[in-house]
Amino acid sequence: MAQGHTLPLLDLSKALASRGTRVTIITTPANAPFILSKNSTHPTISLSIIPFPKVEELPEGCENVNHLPSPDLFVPFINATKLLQQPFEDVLKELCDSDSTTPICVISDMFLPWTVDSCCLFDIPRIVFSGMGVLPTVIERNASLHVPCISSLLHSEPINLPSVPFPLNKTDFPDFAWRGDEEHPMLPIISEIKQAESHSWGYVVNSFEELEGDHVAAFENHKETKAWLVGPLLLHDQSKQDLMNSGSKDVDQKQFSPYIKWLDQKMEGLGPGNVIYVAFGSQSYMTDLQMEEIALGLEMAGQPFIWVVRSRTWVPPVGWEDRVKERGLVIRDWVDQRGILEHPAIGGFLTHCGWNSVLEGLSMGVPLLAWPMGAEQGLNARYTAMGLKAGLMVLQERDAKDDPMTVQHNVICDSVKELMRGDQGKKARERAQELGRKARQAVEKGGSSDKKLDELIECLTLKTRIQGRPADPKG
Ligand SMILES: O=c1ccn([C@@H]2O[C@H](COP(=O)(O)OP(=O)(O)O[C@H]3O[C@H](CO)[C@@H](O)[C@H](O)[C@H]3O)[C@@H](O)[C@H]2O)c(=O)[nH]1
Repeated sequence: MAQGHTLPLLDLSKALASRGTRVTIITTPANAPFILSKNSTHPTISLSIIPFPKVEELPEGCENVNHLPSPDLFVPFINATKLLQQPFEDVLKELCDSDSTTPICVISDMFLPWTVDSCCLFDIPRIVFSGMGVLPTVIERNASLHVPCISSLLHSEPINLPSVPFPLNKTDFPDFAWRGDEEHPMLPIISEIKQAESHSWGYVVNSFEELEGDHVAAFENHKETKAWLVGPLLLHDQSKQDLMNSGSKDVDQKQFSPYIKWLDQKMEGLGPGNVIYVAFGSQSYMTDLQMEEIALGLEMAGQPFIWVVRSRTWVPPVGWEDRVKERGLVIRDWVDQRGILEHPAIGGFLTHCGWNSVLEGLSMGVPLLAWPMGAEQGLNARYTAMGLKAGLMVLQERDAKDDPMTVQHNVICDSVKELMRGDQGKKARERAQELGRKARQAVEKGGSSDKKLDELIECLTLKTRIQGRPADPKG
């Protein structure tokens, strides 16, 4: 129940449905409209809506991480989702009661570890989806094996891990992993997630063999289960093509959305690759001071930009909007990020490096300016910039407590200029374009991810027919 997890799972649903598999998406009332809006063309995908529990800590109607007024409510939110277990099992029972709808598997987000018990109850294999890449997952594991006391390291001390071809800092890891706070409220949740994973049948990963195939063995070893690399999931989406063919209004709306029109104009006036897209996913929180520095940095860089602003409190400095109006577009709404990234006017992406944003940027051949803000984004950022060499990093200093300090406008300006106009940016762009070509090949007919998805369905269905239920892929 977070857009960064829902979107790739919807892509996966569509990819499964286009192969003739029936998909039931189980969700809650406030999440249903978004899912329906993204899923109008697949008759074999249905929605089953179960009520979200009422809990004191959460505001009324808050059923998605993106609705949380503060990151402090993340743990109460995750705990509230545990109360979905009974209605979830009622849906499974209903599906199992009819021979024609008995599920061949449950694909569950990792943040719903209790689904492993429900799957056990109905003897259905559970497949986990975490939304993360292969190498960032392996790095997290390796760090706990090879660096037992990560919290005692200095922020500046490099961490070199076996089979990771670039050095890391402790602050690249999620903060519950390096703060050394044994009371951190995320720790029990992480422990439940890990336990549930080790009892699951398999893992679907939004990545592809050509990008991360070398790390799959380590991933499987760590997760004690088989991994199926079936991404980039966004590229499987045939519905856009279907819409084009059907002449649907959705396509017209996309073509005429104001920001696409704006990009068309920039393309006409300046040619391709001149606009930087600035967006930090669906969950990042930023201070108003930091917003101001970004505004000034973008102005100073002199590069055309589209900036998606999630803050409800930030107002631009007086006169700023007037000064940038010819070359900057600020959007305070949900955008079609993929539509923006695939527009030829876009030449760079200033991103927090959520794994979806990384994959979306690379799939479209757009180099990244990496500015991680939490979770595993520090690992994704270093991996993209130093491992894949398809991006650059924004230099962020830390204070005495290792908390991130406000990044100043001159740093933002210099980073944007280097990505868009410098030699390093040029190399990163070439590399992103090469990875984009490989990504598209992976999902084409006969590509590595296309074959993996077929294999996954075949494995689940054939074994179900022969043995009554899927065989253990570990066996
Ligand atoms: O206006 C918007 C804002 C976002 N998006 C989409 O929303 C998704 C955001 O996902 P991501 O870039 O991964 O960022 P988060 O929402 O922050 O994702 C969470 O989930 C990811 C996958 O597990 C993790 O890698 C991140 O660290 C975690 O914060 C992407 O598909 C974007 O295209 C839009 O389409 N329009």
